[in-house]
Amino acid sequence: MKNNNTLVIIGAGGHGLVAADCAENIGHYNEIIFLDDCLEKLKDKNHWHIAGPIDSWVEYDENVNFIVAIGNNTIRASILQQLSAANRCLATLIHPTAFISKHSYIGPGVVIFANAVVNIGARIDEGCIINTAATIDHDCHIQAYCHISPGVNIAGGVNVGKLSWLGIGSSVVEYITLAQNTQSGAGAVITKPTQSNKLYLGVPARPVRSLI
Ligand SMILES: CC(=O)SCCNC(=O)CCNC(=O)[C@H](O)C(C)(C)COP(=O)(O)OP(=O)(O)OC[C@H]1O[C@@H](n2cnc3c(N)ncnc32)[C@H](O)[C@@H]1OP(=O)(O)O
Repeated sequence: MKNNNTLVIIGAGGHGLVAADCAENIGHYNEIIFLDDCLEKLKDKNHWHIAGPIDSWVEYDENVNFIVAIGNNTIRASILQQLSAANRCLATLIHPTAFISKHSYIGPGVVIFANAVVNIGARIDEGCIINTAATIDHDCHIQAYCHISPGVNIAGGVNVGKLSWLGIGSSVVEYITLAQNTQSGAGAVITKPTQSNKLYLGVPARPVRSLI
């Protein structure tokens, strides 16, 4: 029977597996189901299975909890918006080793993985990924559908525009605004406000190409 201890994870790639592992560590869910268009993906891999393609989410009612575990921000946003419009329940996964200030806000559909930190006054909007050991310092605002990759450090008071992807190990100095769909490459250090839809690389980070 599907109930509010059932977690449906859309996307069975590496990110989906980390999300499932996180959910197991949280301990609240007694059933974890994957949906993915590649039905063979988890074959011989572990104890989870894929119950159907992505669009079979319509068969699961308002009593189950959904996580969209797709790294692509635009695709994740689109599916989350469909789920919300259909009144489905978006789960929030926070690994037990993450530190989350009780004076922060974590939106629906957010995942926060092991050893991440979200400090006082921070706001993480719907559908963001705060990946392993990323730190979001005081008073930051991470707008909807961002991916903050493993090991990213964001100093205090930074505003990250929606759909942004900060690459592994990159960092952002305090009190600047990153425009919508900012992307930083691995190891970049962002020291100035960014323009929307641009990829930034290097130390200090410079815009290298447009993303649209
Ligand atoms: C749990 C998880 O796994 S979450 C996923 C985390 N993954 C990440 O954060 C990945 C971040 N991705 C990157 O940094 C990528 O290198 C990108 C997106 C910046 C560029 O990728 P591509 O467009 O495929 O570029 P490509 O690899 O062809 O490199 C193009 C040039 O940029 C350089 N370059 C690539 N990445 C970087 C970087 N982070 N910093 C500086 N230069 C870089 C390359 O050396 C190459 O230079 P060259 O032309 O002089 O040889």
